[in-house]
Amino acid sequence: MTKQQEPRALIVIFGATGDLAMRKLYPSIFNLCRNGQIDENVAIIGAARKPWNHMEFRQRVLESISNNLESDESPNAFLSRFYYQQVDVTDEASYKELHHLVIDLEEKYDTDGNRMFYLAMAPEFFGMIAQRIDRFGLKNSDGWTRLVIEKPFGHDLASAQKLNNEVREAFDEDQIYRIDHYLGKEMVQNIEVIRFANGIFGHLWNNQFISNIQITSSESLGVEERFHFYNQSGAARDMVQNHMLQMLALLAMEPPITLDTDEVRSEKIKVFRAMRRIKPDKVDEYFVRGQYDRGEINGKQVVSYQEEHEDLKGSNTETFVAGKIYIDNYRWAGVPFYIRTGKRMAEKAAKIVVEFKNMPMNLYYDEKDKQQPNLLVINVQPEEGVTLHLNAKSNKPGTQAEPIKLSYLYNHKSGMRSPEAYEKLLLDCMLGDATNFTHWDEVALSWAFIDSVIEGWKRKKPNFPNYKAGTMGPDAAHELLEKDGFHWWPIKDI
Ligand SMILES: NC(=O)C1=CN([C@@H]2O[C@H](COP(=O)(O)OP(=O)(O)OC[C@H]3O[C@@H](n4cnc5c(N)ncnc54)[C@H](OP(=O)(O)O)[C@@H]3O)[C@@H](O)[C@H]2O)C=CC1
Ligand SMILES: O=C1O[C@H](COP(=O)(O)O)[C@@H](O)[C@H](O)[C@H]1O
Repeated sequence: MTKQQEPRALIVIFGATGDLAMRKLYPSIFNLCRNGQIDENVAIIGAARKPWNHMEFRQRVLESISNNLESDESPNAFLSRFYYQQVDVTDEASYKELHHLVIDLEEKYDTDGNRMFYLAMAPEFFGMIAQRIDRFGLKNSDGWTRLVIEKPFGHDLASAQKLNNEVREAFDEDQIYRIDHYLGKEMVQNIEVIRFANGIFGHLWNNQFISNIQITSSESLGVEERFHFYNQSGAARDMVQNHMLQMLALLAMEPPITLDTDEVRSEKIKVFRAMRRIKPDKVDEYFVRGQYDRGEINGKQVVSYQEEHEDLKGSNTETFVAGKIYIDNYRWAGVPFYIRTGKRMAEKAAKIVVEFKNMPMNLYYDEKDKQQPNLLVINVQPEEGVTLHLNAKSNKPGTQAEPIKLSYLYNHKSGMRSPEAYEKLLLDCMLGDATNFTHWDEVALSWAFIDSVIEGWKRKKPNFPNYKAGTMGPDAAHELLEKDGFHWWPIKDI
Protein backbone atom coordinates (compact mmCIF):
# COMPACT_ATOMS: atom_id res chain seq x y z
CA MET A 1 0.00 0.00 0.00
CA THR A 2 1.26 3.42 -0.92
CA LYS A 3 0.02 6.92 -0.04
CA GLN A 4 -3.36 7.18 -1.68
CA GLN A 5 -4.82 9.84 -3.93
CA GLU A 6 -8.42 10.83 -4.60
CA PRO A 7 -10.19 8.74 -7.23
CA ARG A 8 -10.72 11.45 -9.84
CA ALA A 9 -10.03 10.33 -13.37
CA LEU A 10 -11.05 9.83 -16.92
CA ILE A 11 -10.84 6.13 -17.74
CA VAL A 12 -10.29 5.17 -21.38
CA ILE A 13 -10.92 1.49 -22.07
CA PHE A 14 -9.40 0.20 -25.31
CA GLY A 15 -11.30 -2.99 -26.20
CA ALA A 16 -14.53 -1.61 -24.71
CA THR A 17 -16.79 -3.92 -26.71
CA GLY A 18 -14.90 -7.08 -25.73
CA ASP A 19 -15.47 -9.92 -23.32
CA LEU A 20 -13.27 -8.71 -20.48
CA ALA A 21 -14.77 -5.23 -20.47
CA MET A 22 -18.32 -6.56 -20.50
CA ARG A 23 -17.89 -9.36 -17.99
CA LYS A 24 -15.45 -7.80 -15.55
CA LEU A 25 -14.72 -4.11 -16.00
CA TYR A 26 -18.21 -2.54 -16.19
CA PRO A 27 -19.65 -4.57 -13.30
CA SER A 28 -16.58 -3.64 -11.24
CA ILE A 29 -16.93 0.07 -12.02
CA PHE A 30 -20.62 -0.21 -11.16
CA ASN A 31 -19.86 -1.73 -7.76
CA LEU A 32 -17.26 0.94 -7.03
CA CYS A 33 -19.82 3.66 -7.82
CA ARG A 34 -22.54 2.02 -5.80
CA ASN A 35 -20.23 1.69 -2.79
CA GLY A 36 -19.33 5.36 -3.09
CA GLN A 37 -15.67 4.51 -3.72
CA ILE A 38 -15.72 6.52 -6.91
CA ASP A 39 -18.05 9.43 -7.49
CA GLU A 40 -19.01 12.14 -9.93
CA ASN A 41 -15.41 12.96 -10.81
CA VAL A 42 -14.95 9.76 -12.77
CA ALA A 43 -16.08 9.25 -16.38
CA ILE A 44 -15.41 6.42 -18.81
CA ILE A 45 -14.71 6.41 -22.54
CA GLY A 46 -15.13 3.10 -24.30
CA ALA A 47 -12.95 2.75 -27.41
CA ALA A 48 -13.23 0.03 -30.05
CA ARG A 49 -14.01 -0.35 -33.77
CA LYS A 50 -17.73 -1.14 -33.55
CA PRO A 51 -19.74 1.78 -34.94
CA TRP A 52 -21.65 2.46 -31.72
CA ASN A 53 -22.78 5.82 -30.40
CA HIS A 54 -22.91 6.79 -26.71
CA MET A 55 -26.47 5.48 -26.30
CA GLU A 56 -25.74 2.10 -27.88
CA PHE A 57 -22.69 1.78 -25.70
CA ARG A 58 -24.69 2.63 -22.56
CA GLN A 59 -27.24 -0.01 -23.51
CA ARG A 60 -24.43 -2.64 -23.65
CA VAL A 61 -23.01 -1.47 -20.37
CA LEU A 62 -26.48 -1.74 -18.86
CA GLU A 63 -26.74 -5.34 -20.07
CA SER A 64 -23.35 -6.10 -18.56
CA ILE A 65 -24.37 -4.86 -15.12
CA SER A 66 -27.92 -6.22 -15.14
CA ASN A 67 -27.08 -9.02 -12.68
CA ASN A 68 -25.71 -6.48 -10.21
CA LEU A 69 -28.71 -4.14 -10.32
CA GLU A 70 -31.33 -4.28 -7.58
CA SER A 71 -34.91 -4.28 -8.92
CA ASP A 72 -35.64 -0.79 -7.54
CA GLU A 73 -32.29 0.72 -8.54
CA SER A 74 -31.98 3.21 -11.40
CA PRO A 75 -28.78 2.86 -13.44
CA ASN A 76 -29.22 6.17 -15.27
CA ALA A 77 -26.79 8.32 -13.30
CA PHE A 78 -24.17 5.59 -13.56
CA LEU A 79 -24.69 5.07 -17.30
CA SER A 80 -24.58 8.77 -18.05
CA ARG A 81 -20.85 8.75 -17.30
CA PHE A 82 -20.14 6.31 -20.15
CA TYR A 83 -19.12 7.66 -23.57
CA TYR A 84 -18.10 5.86 -26.72
CA GLN A 85 -15.46 6.71 -29.29
CA GLN A 86 -15.05 4.59 -32.38
CA VAL A 87 -11.36 3.86 -32.58
CA ASP A 88 -9.18 1.65 -34.71
CA VAL A 89 -5.95 1.51 -32.77
CA THR A 90 -3.98 0.91 -35.97
CA ASP A 91 -5.31 4.15 -37.47
CA GLU A 92 -3.56 7.31 -36.33
CA ALA A 93 -6.57 9.56 -36.98
CA SER A 94 -8.46 7.66 -34.25
CA TYR A 95 -6.14 8.99 -31.54
CA LYS A 96 -6.76 12.58 -32.57
CA GLU A 97 -10.54 12.12 -32.34
CA LEU A 98 -10.16 10.39 -29.01
CA HIS A 99 -8.05 13.28 -27.77
CA HIS A 100 -10.87 15.75 -28.46
CA LEU A 101 -13.35 13.73 -26.44
CA VAL A 102 -10.86 13.35 -23.61
CA ILE A 103 -10.38 17.11 -23.38
CA ASP A 104 -14.15 17.77 -23.42
CA LEU A 105 -14.94 15.25 -20.72
CA GLU A 106 -12.05 16.24 -18.53
CA GLU A 107 -13.51 19.67 -18.20
CA LYS A 108 -17.04 18.43 -17.72
CA TYR A 109 -16.11 15.97 -14.95
CA ASP A 110 -13.37 18.04 -13.34
CA THR A 111 -10.99 15.09 -13.26
CA ASP A 112 -7.86 17.11 -12.44
CA GLY A 113 -6.37 15.95 -15.73
CA ASN A 114 -5.94 12.38 -14.43
CA ARG A 115 -6.10 9.73 -17.14
CA MET A 116 -6.19 5.98 -16.91
CA PHE A 117 -5.76 4.03 -20.14
CA TYR A 118 -6.88 0.42 -19.79
CA LEU A 119 -5.65 -1.91 -22.54
CA ALA A 120 -8.31 -4.64 -22.66
CA MET A 121 -7.17 -5.71 -26.10
CA ALA A 122 -5.17 -8.46 -27.72
CA PRO A 123 -1.54 -8.24 -26.55
CA GLU A 124 -0.11 -7.56 -30.01
CA PHE A 125 -1.61 -4.04 -29.73
CA PHE A 126 -0.18 -3.15 -26.30
CA GLY A 127 3.09 -1.61 -27.48
CA MET A 128 1.51 0.26 -30.37
CA ILE A 129 -1.25 1.80 -28.25
CA ALA A 130 1.18 2.87 -25.51
CA GLN A 131 3.40 4.62 -28.04
CA ARG A 132 0.53 6.33 -29.83
CA ILE A 133 -1.01 7.55 -26.59
CA ASP A 134 2.30 9.31 -26.05
CA ARG A 135 2.82 10.48 -29.63
CA PHE A 136 -0.65 11.96 -30.00
CA GLY A 137 -0.48 13.93 -26.79
CA LEU A 138 -2.92 11.83 -24.80
CA LYS A 139 -0.62 11.76 -21.79
CA ASN A 140 -1.36 14.69 -19.59
CA SER A 141 1.29 16.71 -17.84
CA ASP A 142 -1.24 18.35 -15.48
CA GLY A 143 -2.61 15.27 -13.75
CA TRP A 144 -1.36 11.70 -13.61
CA THR A 145 -1.46 9.28 -16.54
CA ARG A 146 -1.51 5.53 -15.91
CA LEU A 147 -1.46 2.62 -18.30
CA VAL A 148 -3.15 -0.62 -17.23
CA ILE A 149 -1.98 -3.60 -19.23
CA GLU A 150 -3.82 -6.89 -19.31
CA LYS A 151 -2.17 -10.24 -19.45
CA PRO A 152 -0.43 -11.93 -21.14
CA PHE A 153 2.61 -9.71 -20.78
CA GLY A 154 4.65 -11.51 -23.44
CA HIS A 155 4.87 -15.13 -24.52
CA ASP A 156 8.37 -15.70 -23.14
CA LEU A 157 11.16 -13.57 -21.75
CA ALA A 158 12.29 -12.27 -25.15
CA SER A 159 8.82 -11.13 -26.25
CA ALA A 160 8.05 -9.70 -22.80
CA GLN A 161 11.30 -7.75 -22.94
CA LYS A 162 10.43 -6.42 -26.40
CA LEU A 163 6.96 -5.39 -25.24
CA ASN A 164 8.36 -3.79 -22.13
CA ASN A 165 10.85 -1.78 -24.18
CA GLU A 166 8.06 -0.53 -26.41
CA VAL A 167 5.88 0.46 -23.49
CA ARG A 168 8.79 2.01 -21.60
CA GLU A 169 9.59 4.27 -24.57
CA ALA A 170 6.28 5.98 -23.79
CA PHE A 171 5.64 5.39 -20.06
CA ASP A 172 7.76 5.30 -16.93
CA GLU A 173 7.71 2.15 -14.82
CA ASP A 174 5.68 3.90 -12.11
CA GLN A 175 2.97 4.76 -14.68
CA ILE A 176 2.59 1.13 -15.79
CA TYR A 177 0.07 -1.10 -13.98
CA ARG A 178 0.48 -4.71 -15.16
CA ILE A 179 -2.61 -6.62 -14.10
CA ASP A 180 -2.47 -10.00 -12.43
CA HIS A 181 -6.04 -10.44 -11.25
CA TYR A 182 -5.03 -13.01 -8.61
CA LEU A 183 -3.37 -10.13 -6.76
CA GLY A 184 -6.81 -8.54 -6.46
CA LYS A 185 -8.37 -11.61 -4.81
CA GLU A 186 -9.33 -11.09 -1.20
CA MET A 187 -7.55 -14.16 0.15
CA VAL A 188 -4.43 -13.64 -1.91
CA GLN A 189 -4.19 -10.18 -0.36
CA ASN A 190 -4.80 -11.87 2.98
CA ILE A 191 -1.62 -13.97 2.72
CA GLU A 192 0.50 -11.07 3.91
CA VAL A 193 -1.83 -10.20 6.77
CA ILE A 194 -2.04 -13.79 8.00
CA ARG A 195 1.74 -14.07 7.88
CA PHE A 196 2.78 -10.71 9.22
CA ALA A 197 0.06 -9.97 11.76
CA ASN A 198 0.14 -13.31 13.61
CA GLY A 199 3.04 -14.39 15.80
CA ILE A 200 1.93 -18.02 15.68
CA PHE A 201 2.57 -18.08 11.95
CA GLY A 202 5.20 -15.38 11.62
CA HIS A 203 7.58 -17.17 13.99
CA LEU A 204 7.08 -20.60 12.43
CA TRP A 205 7.19 -19.49 8.81
CA ASN A 206 10.45 -21.15 7.77
CA ASN A 207 12.23 -24.41 7.03
CA GLN A 208 12.53 -25.36 10.69
CA PHE A 209 8.79 -25.77 11.08
CA ILE A 210 7.23 -26.05 7.62
CA SER A 211 7.68 -29.26 5.64
CA ASN A 212 6.11 -28.16 2.36
CA ILE A 213 3.66 -25.70 0.84
CA GLN A 214 1.05 -26.61 -1.78
CA ILE A 215 -0.63 -24.12 -4.09
CA THR A 216 -3.47 -25.36 -6.28
CA SER A 217 -5.66 -23.52 -8.76
CA SER A 218 -7.88 -26.03 -10.51
CA GLU A 219 -10.61 -25.40 -13.05
CA SER A 220 -13.39 -27.70 -14.15
CA LEU A 221 -14.03 -25.84 -17.43
CA GLY A 222 -12.17 -26.67 -20.62
CA VAL A 223 -10.65 -24.12 -22.98
CA GLU A 224 -13.95 -23.09 -24.61
CA GLU A 225 -13.83 -20.19 -27.11
CA ARG A 226 -10.29 -19.21 -26.13
CA PHE A 227 -8.82 -22.38 -27.64
CA HIS A 228 -6.85 -20.50 -30.28
CA PHE A 229 -5.00 -18.32 -27.76
CA TYR A 230 -4.73 -21.14 -25.22
CA ASN A 231 -3.27 -23.63 -27.66
CA GLN A 232 -0.34 -21.31 -28.27
CA SER A 233 0.02 -20.59 -24.61
CA GLY A 234 -0.66 -23.66 -22.43
CA ALA A 235 -1.06 -23.81 -18.66
CA ALA A 236 2.56 -22.91 -17.85
CA ARG A 237 2.33 -19.56 -19.61
CA ASP A 238 -1.35 -18.94 -18.92
CA MET A 239 -1.37 -19.63 -15.17
CA VAL A 240 2.04 -20.54 -13.74
CA GLN A 241 4.22 -17.68 -14.99
CA ASN A 242 1.83 -15.18 -13.45
CA HIS A 243 -0.84 -16.23 -10.91
CA MET A 244 0.86 -19.27 -9.39
CA LEU A 245 4.28 -17.66 -9.05
CA GLN A 246 2.73 -14.49 -7.64
CA MET A 247 1.02 -16.49 -4.87
CA LEU A 248 4.28 -18.31 -4.24
CA ALA A 249 6.15 -15.01 -3.93
CA LEU A 250 3.67 -13.70 -1.34
CA LEU A 251 4.02 -16.89 0.67
CA ALA A 252 7.79 -16.94 0.54
CA MET A 253 8.86 -13.30 0.75
CA GLU A 254 10.56 -11.75 3.76
CA PRO A 255 8.51 -9.24 5.76
CA PRO A 256 8.81 -5.90 3.97
CA ILE A 257 10.02 -3.02 6.14
CA THR A 258 6.80 -1.14 5.33
CA LEU A 259 3.76 -1.85 3.18
CA ASP A 260 4.88 0.68 0.57
CA THR A 261 4.72 -0.56 -3.01
CA ASP A 262 8.48 -0.51 -3.54
CA GLU A 263 9.19 -2.40 -0.33
CA VAL A 264 6.69 -5.17 -1.03
CA ARG A 265 7.78 -5.50 -4.64
CA SER A 266 11.42 -5.61 -3.72
CA GLU A 267 10.81 -8.54 -1.32
CA LYS A 268 8.87 -10.39 -3.99
CA ILE A 269 11.61 -9.79 -6.52
CA LYS A 270 14.12 -11.37 -4.13
CA VAL A 271 11.97 -14.52 -4.03
CA PHE A 272 11.96 -14.72 -7.83
CA ARG A 273 15.73 -14.31 -7.80
CA ALA A 274 16.10 -17.11 -5.25
CA MET A 275 13.86 -19.56 -7.13
CA ARG A 276 16.06 -22.44 -8.22
CA ARG A 277 16.21 -22.38 -12.02
CA ILE A 278 15.28 -25.77 -13.48
CA LYS A 279 17.83 -26.95 -16.02
CA PRO A 280 16.01 -28.08 -19.16
CA ASP A 281 17.51 -31.60 -18.95
CA LYS A 282 16.23 -31.95 -15.37
CA VAL A 283 12.70 -30.73 -16.01
CA ASP A 284 11.07 -34.12 -15.41
CA GLU A 285 12.44 -34.21 -11.86
CA TYR A 286 10.61 -31.02 -11.01
CA PHE A 287 7.70 -30.51 -13.39
CA VAL A 288 4.86 -32.61 -14.76
CA ARG A 289 2.67 -31.60 -17.69
CA GLY A 290 -0.67 -33.02 -18.71
CA GLN A 291 -3.47 -32.73 -21.22
CA TYR A 292 -7.02 -33.83 -20.56
CA ASP A 293 -8.71 -36.77 -22.15
CA ARG A 294 -12.45 -37.41 -22.22
CA GLY A 295 -14.03 -37.80 -18.83
CA GLU A 296 -16.92 -36.92 -16.58
CA ILE A 297 -17.50 -33.68 -14.70
CA ASN A 298 -20.53 -33.20 -12.46
CA GLY A 299 -22.15 -36.26 -13.96
CA LYS A 300 -21.69 -34.98 -17.53
CA GLN A 301 -19.48 -36.56 -20.17
CA VAL A 302 -16.98 -34.12 -21.64
CA VAL A 303 -14.71 -34.45 -24.64
CA SER A 304 -10.92 -34.41 -24.63
CA TYR A 305 -8.89 -31.23 -25.26
CA GLN A 306 -8.03 -32.40 -28.76
CA GLU A 307 -11.70 -32.99 -29.51
CA GLU A 308 -12.80 -29.51 -28.44
CA HIS A 309 -11.99 -28.06 -31.86
CA GLU A 310 -10.56 -29.47 -35.06
CA ASP A 311 -7.56 -27.12 -34.77
CA LEU A 312 -6.58 -28.84 -31.51
CA LYS A 313 -6.23 -32.31 -33.01
CA GLY A 314 -2.72 -33.63 -32.34
CA SER A 315 -1.93 -30.68 -30.06
CA ASN A 316 1.03 -30.96 -27.67
CA THR A 317 -0.18 -28.05 -25.52
CA GLU A 318 -0.34 -28.74 -21.80
CA THR A 319 -3.63 -28.09 -20.02
CA PHE A 320 -2.17 -29.10 -16.64
CA VAL A 321 1.07 -28.36 -14.82
CA ALA A 322 2.38 -29.54 -11.48
CA GLY A 323 5.77 -28.46 -10.26
CA LYS A 324 8.18 -28.51 -7.36
CA ILE A 325 9.97 -25.25 -6.77
CA TYR A 326 12.79 -24.59 -4.34
CA ILE A 327 13.68 -21.20 -3.01
CA ASP A 328 17.35 -21.25 -2.27
CA ASN A 329 17.64 -18.89 0.66
CA TYR A 330 18.11 -19.25 4.41
CA ARG A 331 14.42 -19.27 5.22
CA TRP A 332 13.34 -21.86 2.67
CA ALA A 333 16.33 -24.11 1.95
CA GLY A 334 15.01 -27.66 1.60
CA VAL A 335 11.29 -26.81 1.63
CA PRO A 336 9.45 -27.77 -1.56
CA PHE A 337 6.74 -25.44 -2.83
CA TYR A 338 4.41 -27.55 -4.93
CA ILE A 339 2.18 -25.87 -7.47
CA ARG A 340 -0.63 -27.40 -9.49
CA THR A 341 -3.05 -25.92 -12.01
CA GLY A 342 -5.12 -27.18 -14.89
CA LYS A 343 -8.29 -27.21 -16.94
CA ARG A 344 -11.01 -29.86 -16.73
CA MET A 345 -10.02 -30.95 -13.27
CA ALA A 346 -12.44 -32.26 -10.67
CA GLU A 347 -13.36 -28.90 -9.13
CA LYS A 348 -12.98 -25.17 -9.59
CA ALA A 349 -10.94 -24.15 -6.56
CA ALA A 350 -7.85 -22.25 -5.50
CA LYS A 351 -6.22 -23.24 -2.26
CA ILE A 352 -2.96 -22.95 -0.39
CA VAL A 353 -1.95 -25.59 2.15
CA VAL A 354 0.96 -24.93 4.48
CA GLU A 355 2.03 -28.22 6.04
CA PHE A 356 3.92 -27.99 9.31
CA LYS A 357 6.47 -30.54 10.49
CA ASN A 358 5.32 -33.03 13.10
CA MET A 359 6.41 -33.02 16.74
CA PRO A 360 9.79 -34.71 17.25
CA MET A 361 8.23 -37.36 19.50
CA ASN A 362 4.76 -38.77 19.35
CA LEU A 363 2.99 -39.35 22.69
CA TYR A 364 -0.54 -39.79 21.44
CA TYR A 365 -0.40 -41.83 18.29
CA ASP A 366 0.88 -45.25 17.46
CA GLU A 367 2.29 -46.64 14.24
CA LYS A 368 -1.06 -47.50 12.64
CA ASP A 369 -2.76 -44.31 13.76
CA LYS A 370 -0.30 -41.62 12.74
CA GLN A 371 -0.22 -38.05 13.95
CA GLN A 372 -1.70 -35.67 11.39
CA PRO A 373 0.49 -32.72 10.55
CA ASN A 374 -0.83 -29.28 11.43
CA LEU A 375 -2.07 -27.51 8.33
CA LEU A 376 -2.86 -23.92 7.63
CA VAL A 377 -5.28 -23.85 4.71
CA ILE A 378 -5.93 -20.60 2.89
CA ASN A 379 -9.06 -21.00 0.79
CA VAL A 380 -8.81 -18.51 -2.06
CA GLN A 381 -11.97 -19.59 -3.94
CA PRO A 382 -14.80 -20.46 -4.19
CA GLU A 383 -15.04 -20.17 -0.38
CA GLU A 384 -12.82 -17.50 1.07
CA GLY A 385 -11.44 -18.40 4.43
CA VAL A 386 -8.75 -19.83 6.63
CA THR A 387 -8.70 -23.22 8.34
CA LEU A 388 -6.22 -24.43 10.89
CA HIS A 389 -5.87 -28.17 11.40
CA LEU A 390 -4.83 -29.14 14.92
CA ASN A 391 -4.75 -32.31 16.97
CA ALA A 392 -6.87 -32.41 20.13
CA LYS A 393 -8.02 -34.84 22.77
CA SER A 394 -10.27 -37.55 21.45
CA ASN A 395 -13.29 -39.11 23.14
CA LYS A 396 -13.22 -42.12 20.85
CA PRO A 397 -12.28 -45.36 22.57
CA GLY A 398 -8.77 -46.50 21.70
CA THR A 399 -7.50 -43.12 20.47
CA GLN A 400 -6.06 -40.32 22.52
CA ALA A 401 -5.92 -37.54 19.99
CA GLU A 402 -7.69 -36.66 16.78
CA PRO A 403 -7.49 -33.94 14.14
CA ILE A 404 -9.86 -30.99 14.52
CA LYS A 405 -10.38 -27.89 12.37
CA LEU A 406 -10.69 -24.24 13.32
CA SER A 407 -12.29 -22.40 10.43
CA TYR A 408 -13.13 -18.86 9.50
CA LEU A 409 -15.15 -18.31 6.37
CA TYR A 410 -15.14 -14.77 5.00
CA ASN A 411 -17.93 -14.98 2.47
CA HIS A 412 -20.38 -16.78 4.73
CA LYS A 413 -20.91 -13.79 6.98
CA SER A 414 -24.35 -12.45 6.27
CA GLY A 415 -24.43 -9.41 3.99
CA MET A 416 -20.70 -9.58 3.38
CA ARG A 417 -19.50 -9.54 -0.19
CA SER A 418 -15.84 -9.63 -1.07
CA PRO A 419 -15.12 -7.12 -3.81
CA GLU A 420 -14.25 -8.62 -7.16
CA ALA A 421 -10.55 -8.71 -7.95
CA TYR A 422 -10.99 -6.23 -10.81
CA GLU A 423 -12.95 -3.91 -8.57
CA LYS A 424 -10.06 -3.63 -6.15
CA LEU A 425 -7.42 -3.33 -8.82
CA LEU A 426 -9.25 -0.60 -10.73
CA LEU A 427 -9.62 1.37 -7.53
CA ASP A 428 -5.98 0.80 -6.55
CA CYS A 429 -4.89 2.14 -9.90
CA MET A 430 -7.02 5.27 -9.46
CA LEU A 431 -5.60 5.74 -5.98
CA GLY A 432 -2.05 5.38 -7.25
CA ASP A 433 -1.33 2.17 -5.36
CA ALA A 434 0.66 -0.20 -7.56
CA THR A 435 1.42 -2.76 -4.83
CA ASN A 436 -0.92 -5.36 -6.28
CA PHE A 437 0.35 -4.95 -9.82
CA THR A 438 3.49 -6.62 -11.09
CA HIS A 439 6.78 -4.83 -11.52
CA TRP A 440 8.77 -5.52 -14.67
CA ASP A 441 11.50 -7.33 -12.70
CA GLU A 442 8.94 -9.81 -11.36
CA VAL A 443 7.63 -10.42 -14.86
CA ALA A 444 11.11 -10.87 -16.32
CA LEU A 445 12.33 -13.24 -13.60
CA SER A 446 9.21 -15.38 -13.73
CA TRP A 447 9.46 -15.65 -17.52
CA ALA A 448 13.11 -16.69 -17.23
CA PHE A 449 12.06 -19.45 -14.81
CA ILE A 450 9.18 -20.69 -17.00
CA ASP A 451 11.22 -20.46 -20.21
CA SER A 452 13.67 -23.07 -18.96
CA VAL A 453 10.85 -25.43 -17.99
CA ILE A 454 9.30 -25.03 -21.43
CA GLU A 455 12.70 -25.45 -23.07
CA GLY A 456 13.06 -28.80 -21.26
CA TRP A 457 9.61 -29.90 -22.42
CA LYS A 458 10.38 -29.03 -26.04
CA ARG A 459 13.11 -31.67 -26.03
CA LYS A 460 10.67 -34.54 -25.59
CA LYS A 461 7.30 -35.16 -27.21
CA PRO A 462 4.66 -35.57 -24.50
CA ASN A 463 2.46 -38.60 -24.27
CA PHE A 464 -0.85 -36.74 -24.41
CA PRO A 465 -3.63 -37.02 -23.38
CA ASN A 466 -2.57 -38.30 -19.97
CA TYR A 467 -5.32 -37.40 -17.50
CA LYS A 468 -9.03 -37.93 -17.53
CA ALA A 469 -11.26 -34.87 -17.38
CA GLY A 470 -12.75 -34.68 -13.90
CA THR A 471 -9.63 -35.90 -12.10
CA MET A 472 -6.81 -34.04 -10.36
CA GLY A 473 -4.32 -34.53 -13.18
CA PRO A 474 -1.94 -37.25 -14.34
CA ASP A 475 -0.50 -39.90 -11.99
CA ALA A 476 2.92 -38.32 -12.34
CA ALA A 477 1.62 -35.26 -10.48
CA HIS A 478 0.90 -37.44 -7.46
CA GLU A 479 4.22 -39.26 -7.78
CA LEU A 480 6.02 -35.91 -7.74
CA LEU A 481 5.07 -35.52 -4.06
CA GLU A 482 5.08 -39.19 -3.12
CA LYS A 483 8.75 -39.50 -3.91
CA ASP A 484 9.37 -36.75 -1.33
CA GLY A 485 7.16 -38.49 1.27
CA PHE A 486 4.21 -36.09 0.84
CA HIS A 487 0.86 -36.15 -0.88
CA TRP A 488 -1.49 -33.52 -2.27
CA TRP A 489 -4.03 -32.46 0.29
CA PRO A 490 -7.57 -32.59 -1.09
CA ILE A 491 -9.06 -29.42 -2.51
CA LYS A 492 -12.52 -30.07 -1.06
CA ASP A 493 -13.61 -30.15 2.56
CA ILE A 494 -10.25 -29.25 3.98
N1 LIG B 1 -11.80 -12.24 -21.31
C1 LIG B 1 -11.21 -12.56 -20.18
O1 LIG B 1 -11.81 -13.14 -19.25
C2 LIG B 1 -9.78 -12.21 -19.95
C3 LIG B 1 -9.08 -11.45 -20.87
N2 LIG B 1 -7.78 -11.11 -20.60
C4 LIG B 1 -7.05 -10.29 -21.55
O2 LIG B 1 -7.78 -9.11 -21.85
C5 LIG B 1 -7.56 -8.71 -23.18
C6 LIG B 1 -8.89 -8.61 -23.90
O3 LIG B 1 -9.50 -9.87 -23.88
P1 LIG B 1 -11.02 -10.09 -24.33
O4 LIG B 1 -11.88 -8.99 -23.85
O5 LIG B 1 -11.36 -11.47 -23.95
O6 LIG B 1 -10.90 -10.01 -25.92
P2 LIG B 1 -12.07 -9.78 -26.98
O7 LIG B 1 -11.60 -10.41 -28.24
O8 LIG B 1 -13.39 -10.17 -26.43
O9 LIG B 1 -12.09 -8.21 -27.16
C7 LIG B 1 -11.12 -7.53 -27.92
C8 LIG B 1 -11.50 -6.07 -28.01
O10 LIG B 1 -10.56 -5.41 -28.83
C9 LIG B 1 -11.27 -4.59 -29.79
N3 LIG B 1 -10.43 -4.44 -30.98
C10 LIG B 1 -9.90 -5.42 -31.74
N4 LIG B 1 -9.15 -4.88 -32.72
C11 LIG B 1 -9.22 -3.54 -32.58
C12 LIG B 1 -8.67 -2.43 -33.26
N5 LIG B 1 -7.87 -2.59 -34.34
N6 LIG B 1 -8.91 -1.20 -32.80
C13 LIG B 1 -9.71 -1.02 -31.72
N7 LIG B 1 -10.26 -2.01 -31.04
C14 LIG B 1 -10.03 -3.25 -31.46
C15 LIG B 1 -12.55 -5.37 -30.02
O11 LIG B 1 -13.59 -4.56 -30.42
P3 LIG B 1 -14.05 -4.24 -31.92
O12 LIG B 1 -14.18 -5.53 -32.63
O13 LIG B 1 -15.33 -3.50 -31.70
O14 LIG B 1 -12.98 -3.37 -32.44
C16 LIG B 1 -12.86 -5.81 -28.59
O15 LIG B 1 -13.46 -4.76 -27.89
C17 LIG B 1 -6.60 -9.75 -23.76
O16 LIG B 1 -5.29 -9.29 -23.62
C18 LIG B 1 -6.83 -10.97 -22.88
O17 LIG B 1 -5.70 -11.80 -22.85
C19 LIG B 1 -7.17 -11.48 -19.44
C20 LIG B 1 -7.81 -12.23 -18.51
C21 LIG B 1 -9.16 -12.68 -18.69
O1 LIG C 1 -5.79 -15.62 -16.19
C1 LIG C 1 -6.49 -16.61 -16.27
O2 LIG C 1 -7.22 -16.97 -15.20
C2 LIG C 1 -8.38 -17.78 -15.36
C3 LIG C 1 -8.69 -18.32 -13.97
O3 LIG C 1 -8.98 -17.24 -13.14
P1 LIG C 1 -9.94 -17.45 -11.89
O4 LIG C 1 -9.99 -16.11 -11.25
O5 LIG C 1 -11.26 -17.90 -12.43
O6 LIG C 1 -9.32 -18.51 -11.06
C4 LIG C 1 -8.16 -18.90 -16.36
O7 LIG C 1 -9.39 -19.53 -16.61
C5 LIG C 1 -7.61 -18.34 -17.64
O8 LIG C 1 -7.30 -19.42 -18.52
C6 LIG C 1 -6.37 -17.53 -17.40
O9 LIG C 1 -6.02 -16.84 -18.60
